[in-house]
Amino acid sequence: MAAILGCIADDFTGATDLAGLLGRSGMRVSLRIGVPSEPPRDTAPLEVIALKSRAAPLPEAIEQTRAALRWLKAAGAQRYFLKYCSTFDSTAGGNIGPAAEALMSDLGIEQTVYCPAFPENGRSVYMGNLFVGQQPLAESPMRDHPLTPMRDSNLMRLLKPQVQGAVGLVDRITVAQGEQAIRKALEALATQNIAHVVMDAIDNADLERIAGACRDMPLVTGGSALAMALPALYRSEGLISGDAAPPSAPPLARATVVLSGSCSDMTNRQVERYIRQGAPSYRIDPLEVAANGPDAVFRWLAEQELNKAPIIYATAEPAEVKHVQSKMGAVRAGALIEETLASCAVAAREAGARRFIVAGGETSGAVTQALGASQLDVGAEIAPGVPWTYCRSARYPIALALKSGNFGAEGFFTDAQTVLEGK
Ligand SMILES: Nc1ncnc2c1ncn2[C@@H]1O[C@H](COP(=O)(O)OP(=O)(O)O)[C@@H](O)[C@H]1O
Ligand SMILES: O=C(O)[C@@H](O)C(=O)COP(=O)(O)O
Repeated sequence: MAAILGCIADDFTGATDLAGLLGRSGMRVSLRIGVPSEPPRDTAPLEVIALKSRAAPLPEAIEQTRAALRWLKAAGAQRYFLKYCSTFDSTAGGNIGPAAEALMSDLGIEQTVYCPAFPENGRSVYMGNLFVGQQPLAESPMRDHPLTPMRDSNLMRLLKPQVQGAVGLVDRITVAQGEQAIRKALEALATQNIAHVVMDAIDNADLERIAGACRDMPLVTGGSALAMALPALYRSEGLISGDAAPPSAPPLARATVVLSGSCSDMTNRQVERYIRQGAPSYRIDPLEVAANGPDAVFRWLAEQELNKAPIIYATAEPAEVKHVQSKMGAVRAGALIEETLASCAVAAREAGARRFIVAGGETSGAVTQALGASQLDVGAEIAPGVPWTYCRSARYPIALALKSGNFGAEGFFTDAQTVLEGK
């Protein structure tokens, strides 16, 4: 079946989040890792391409985004969705606005919308300001993110320096009035040449109204919760029909490894809890690895019983991250840790691991690419926005849980194992 909705996600945890939420519709979702080198075949109505473009240098991010669009067009997609983080993560240069503008130019359109709200995970947008739970974004732990520290909560201010076109807002008062009011507001903004429109949303009903109003826009941008509302609209229009049986996990040995490169507040708590529960653990010290190489961690891993699901982590509190970054630079530290965890994943697979639980978007990108995955099936949801995924195309069948830094409960690493075992 030809693709209907073509989605481009700027990181891997974001892509599995999106694929999982789209999959709730019961329609078939296909998740590709990177832009496939082959022309489209065996396409699903809902296609997602996972990129590692969020923190990439701008020209590379744009190149990847455009290539993804070309592939999705060839797959038959009629509408497109650009997925970024529900906390609008972007570097100081910012890749979200330029990626959206590149897609708009390639699609020949003058306006798109931006809505990162993800109410189930506590992200809401009000008067253009993004909240994480009760805190404005810039007062939340996201202010200390190692690669994309978010120091402003206002989406219009964040977007403005990233784009050439003008930025506007459709606020909650209008959104609450329904689809027609939203459409009218967008038309009024279009007459003022407002190309980039931030949309307020505080709950899923708001997102459904926005999705309804924007259903004919060639390009919509936002978080996974906005995209979640689209399949039902396509079904009601007769663009998609039928249900897909949820893919089941391939038979997998129990051997598991947990790899954590996220330094988010929630991941810090999850790692601490997992270690307190008795999991075998190894802490990567980035300065030590920079000085002496990664052999010590590989030696430790080789001695582990993988049925005990050991954890290797670089996860650290903000003060420790700052200390490391002051010695070796944020980009170099991030890349070194991602490389080390990716090599650990490959070593663990060679030692028999078939289940990989990974915390962190950039980290997940590095690990998934190193494992050679090219397409993932989306399986059971462990927590909102975090499904298990199954890779049948790698050298061995494996299961991967790619956890966004901020998602999941404190017991996530054991929750993931319980869900996979169907307990
Ligand atoms: N101790 C540390 N010091 C400096 N950087 C770190 C440390 N631990 C992890 N990192 C880097 O921080 C970044 C975290 O990003 P990511 O994996 O996307 O996590 P999240 O999902 O929380 O955003 C990665 O590039 C990772 O390599
Ligand atoms: O929208 C979200 O919050 C997630 O899907 C996401 O993008 C995850 O990014 P990381 O927190 O960097 O893993």
